[in-house]
Amino acid sequence: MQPLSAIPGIKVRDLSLKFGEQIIFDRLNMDITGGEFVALLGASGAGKSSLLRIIAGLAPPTSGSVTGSDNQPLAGRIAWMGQKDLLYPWLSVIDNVALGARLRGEKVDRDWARHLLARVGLSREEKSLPATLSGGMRQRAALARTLYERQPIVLMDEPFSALDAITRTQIQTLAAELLAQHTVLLITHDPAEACRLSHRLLVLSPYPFGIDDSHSIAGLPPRAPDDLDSMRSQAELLQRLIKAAG
Ligand SMILES: Nc1ncnc2c1ncn2[C@@H]1O[C@H](COP(=O)(O)OP(=O)(O)OP(=O)(O)O)[C@@H](O)[C@H]1O
Repeated sequence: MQPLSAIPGIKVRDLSLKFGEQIIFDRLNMDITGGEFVALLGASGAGKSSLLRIIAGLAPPTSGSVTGSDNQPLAGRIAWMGQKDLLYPWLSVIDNVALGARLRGEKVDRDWARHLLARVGLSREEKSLPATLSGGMRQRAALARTLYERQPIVLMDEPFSALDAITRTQIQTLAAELLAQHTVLLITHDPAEACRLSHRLLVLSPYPFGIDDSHSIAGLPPRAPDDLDSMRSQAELLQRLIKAAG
């Protein structure tokens, strides 16, 4: 296990995004420490996905910078997991897990892919096609594909939002365990998910308000679904989100 200090964090400085006359955010600053699991919440349209896409290098900001906490570029150090599993229907589960290697023309590390499939409980489905899997199993395959990349930073855009409550709780537990040695930024609309999984919460409000990092949660993640501190934090967070939405 590597020391947390060896895992890069994320440093956002004076980040602005405008679409024409519309200001999405203006001069945002935030720091995520290496090895931290941080949830990003906020009203619909506040700019969460745009912020994540900029951090991932998938879209340019209008101005400002995003680097690792070591001041080095983040390119090549990020893995992504979105709401849609984006599994290729014609590829087996194991070939989907190793999709990044296939797309890059690299030799597939089948032992690593099998190890990850075992970790997410899909060893028996290795040769199955995605259409034969349940929604929860598909997201577990997508989680294995994200981990296959061996990147220290993982950006997640509502990856579990389409799942039923029980499946979601199970995959949250799994994600917390498997992502423990990573820096994670997770967009979620679910206060319970945010409070279960995160060291820290960030709430993004529409311009001109920006990021609020003043909401704290007691204890360390992953918190049990019935953890009393976590439930109290959820209730407070929900009130705060309702207020922030206006
Ligand atoms: N490529 C684009 N061109 C123009 N406007 C855009 C573009 N991408 C996003 N926007 C606008 O930027 C704003 C923020 O969108 P974004 O998807 O980042 O918000 P969000 O907080 O992730 O919302 P949600 O929670 O509903 O997913 C919205 O008003 C959206 O319409």
